[in-house]
Amino acid sequence: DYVIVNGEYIKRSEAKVDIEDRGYQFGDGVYEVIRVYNGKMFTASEHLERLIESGKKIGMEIPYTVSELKQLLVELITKNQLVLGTLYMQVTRGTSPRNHAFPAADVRPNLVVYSKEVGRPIENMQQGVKVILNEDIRWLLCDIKSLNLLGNLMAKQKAVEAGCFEAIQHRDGIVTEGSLSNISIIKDGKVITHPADNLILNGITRQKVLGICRNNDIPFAETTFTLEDLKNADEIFLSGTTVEVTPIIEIEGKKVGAGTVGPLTKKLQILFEGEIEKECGK
Ligand SMILES: Cc1ncc(COP(=O)(O)O)c(CN[C@@H]2CONC2=O)c1O
Repeated sequence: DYVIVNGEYIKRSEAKVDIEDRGYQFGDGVYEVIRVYNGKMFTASEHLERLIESGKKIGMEIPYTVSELKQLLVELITKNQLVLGTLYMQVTRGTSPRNHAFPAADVRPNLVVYSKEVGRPIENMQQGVKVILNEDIRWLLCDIKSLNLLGNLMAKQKAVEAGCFEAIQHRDGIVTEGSLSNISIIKDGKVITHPADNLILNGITRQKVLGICRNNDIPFAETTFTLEDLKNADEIFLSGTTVEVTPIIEIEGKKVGAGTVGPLTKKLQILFEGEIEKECGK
């Protein structure tokens, strides 16, 4: 397989990162995961715009336009003959002698992109998943999709050690998001999810689901909800590039509703699949 390193296509075995790459040393960079269905990227523009936005938020100018990045990614999909999978891409602040302060302006950010064959999370979407609760101890710029993922990793690890799929994070009793997904509850037919502020990542899938609600007269609100609301929800689901729309059927050992996938979540899954087919074909 090929990978992209700074605009060049090289074999995976030849891809090297300098020991003083700031992404390697400090997690000083931003990233995106883009889904590929039927050999075509899904919501590529939204992801690439967010990548550039994340760069700006950490004071890093990414030296590519959205269309230049898109061309690079399309070429990589072709070279690797990727049909169903993901593209992982990250941009770090570049290679420079270790220093907390940012490097000189002439140090160019480093871009790496590689593809992976990844099936769809069919079983999780059909059966639903179990989750734990976990205090959200992350910093207050969670809207930036940065490489600084230790808080997310430790939350996910805690879930896995508890035999669960995800950790639902909460801050002062307010539910924020998962370790790599957003979360929504459904109560009396209404979809409720945390506002897109500095306490969550404004997920592309979250935005897609809200668009589906808007276009299908499904009531929704971008408002905070509490751990109490979570426990009393009729249905709950995760959303994310790799999780799509994944129902939660159990929280800390307690069933959600009847402990099965709810009807409105099922409807959202079908409508979401329609969006995928619209953009990527069957
Ligand atoms: C903390 C966090 N919240 C929400 C999301 C969902 O956002 P999208 O709908 O834009 O994917 C992600 C995606 N995490 C990426 C997607 O898959 N793996 C990741 O690390 C995430 O890491």
